[in-house]
Amino acid sequence: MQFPVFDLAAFEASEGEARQALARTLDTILGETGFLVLRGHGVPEALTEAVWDAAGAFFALPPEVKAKSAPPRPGAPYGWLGPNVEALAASKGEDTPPDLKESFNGGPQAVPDGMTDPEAVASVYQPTPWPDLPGFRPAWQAYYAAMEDLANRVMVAFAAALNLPEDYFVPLIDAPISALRALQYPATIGQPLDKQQRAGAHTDYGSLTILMPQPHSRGLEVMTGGDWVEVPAEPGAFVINIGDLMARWTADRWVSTLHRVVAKPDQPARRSLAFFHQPNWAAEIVPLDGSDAYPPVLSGPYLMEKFRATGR
Ligand SMILES: O=C(O)CCC(=O)C(=O)O
Ligand SMILES: [Fe+2]
Repeated sequence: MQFPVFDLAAFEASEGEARQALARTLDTILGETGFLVLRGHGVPEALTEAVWDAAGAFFALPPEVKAKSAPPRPGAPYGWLGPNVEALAASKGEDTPPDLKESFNGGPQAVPDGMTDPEAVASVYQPTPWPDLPGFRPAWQAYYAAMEDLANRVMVAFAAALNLPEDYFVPLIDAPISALRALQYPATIGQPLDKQQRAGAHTDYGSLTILMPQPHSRGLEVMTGGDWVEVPAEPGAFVINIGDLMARWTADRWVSTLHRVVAKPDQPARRSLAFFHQPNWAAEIVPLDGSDAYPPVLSGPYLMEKFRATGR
């Protein structure tokens, strides 16, 4: 299969019929594959390179140093998660050995004025435990801000693809509770355990994921048309996919596609940056087609329920 590609700059520059045609293409891709390679995103390469290098420097630190930025209590959402702690397949009820990875996770950069919901304050609005590594925090925050911006632009294209007013999502995503995750998959030495992957098969939870896989790296696969299909890691492009919340929001017009990062014997290390976009804590998610396919849920509590289900 030819992996789907969407050029955001071309969409943004288009008008009239041409714009409608590109919106229809996007609708078809998200209905069939739920994943695409995003070109024309305009994110400066220097921002990506800076956070990429910062993440590399962090993961190269000794574990006892990284542990200083571990989540301050079990279940706290941000900070360093070391090897052997997460098995994403558990979110699909599969019992597997832990994923062969470690990660650093960061949340929203500020708490919105008037945000007092105790569940939100105790979870998504917890501070990020920054590592004591020069340059890490500014590089991370600049990239995080660029991802928020890009997500807003992608959501405009999503609105067009759903035949909604193009600014439809704006009030629902103006205080998003997104998370950025740097992932480090160490080189595999010898054979992984039975059913062990770098990231076990799962679907993402939120509205939209913006992934920067290591250029030319292998192993990210999506389940589409009954087969595992490899996602190309094209230098300078992002991979985007929708998550369970967006599938629900569209009453399953779009698919939240199962994906994994496979572990094979004797692979080189691999790194990626995954930005999980999530609407405002209190955004009400009601089927956009006016149907009653799903009862309304709130974005934040919905995400917390997903975390609880996997014991995070
Ligand atoms: O590292 C990757 O390429 C994908 C990781 C992923 O799917 C996830 O963490 O949700
Ligand atoms: Fe994922």
